[in-house]
Amino acid sequence: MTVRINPSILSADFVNLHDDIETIASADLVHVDVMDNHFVPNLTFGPQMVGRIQDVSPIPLDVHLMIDDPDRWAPGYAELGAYSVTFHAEAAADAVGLARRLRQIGSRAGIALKPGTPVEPYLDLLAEFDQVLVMTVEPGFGGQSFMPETMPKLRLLREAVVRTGLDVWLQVDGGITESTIAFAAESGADTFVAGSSVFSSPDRAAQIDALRSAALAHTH
Ligand SMILES: O=C(CO)[C@@H](O)[C@H](O)COP(=O)(O)O
Ligand SMILES: [Fe+2]
Repeated sequence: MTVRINPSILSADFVNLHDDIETIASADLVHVDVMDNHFVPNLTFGPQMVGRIQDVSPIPLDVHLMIDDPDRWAPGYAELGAYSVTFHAEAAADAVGLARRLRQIGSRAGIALKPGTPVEPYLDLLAEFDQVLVMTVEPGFGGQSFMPETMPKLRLLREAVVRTGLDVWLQVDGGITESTIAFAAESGADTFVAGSSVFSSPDRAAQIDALRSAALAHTH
């Protein structure tokens, strides 16, 4: 199975973002957390900043929208050229319609679930999405602890992906370290977002390698 490591620039130095993005060039995608201070109690940046990141990044963008009204705003991120655009199930009025628009524009479409959001309603809709993001912390901040109680959702998703043969990436985000990544990989994740564990490391390329090896050792 292919494993992807997506460092989250929420833990990067926003004043030296370009340099920090260069330090993670060996990763698969750069994870870009957009927060609006309404859907989550934190604020990051919007399309203007994401457009500049898109201009300079050596690797494709994995945009995670923690915003209200993604039906209105998410297509704009796809139009900027983001490789994937993931919106929250709890915020979308028409998740399937929005995913179809994102794909039509040319991005991969992702749906994200907060820790308390059940996965069952989405299991029969997997064909509509390119990735499902299982949040392993409450969205809003980096540096929180991984919530193992979210793992049953991944197991159900992996079973559904195997059963249907669909190429849907299963992503985890929050508290991913060299130890928690093993549990997430065993539970069925193949795409791992890591913020503080990458950016707090003095050697980010080595940390990306270490995460990748730990995940590979625990994938089925
Ligand atoms: O979406 C989010 C937080 O809401 C994440 O992408 C964080 O940036 C992950 O940070 P760590 O938990 O890995 O420090
Ligand atoms: Fe994120």
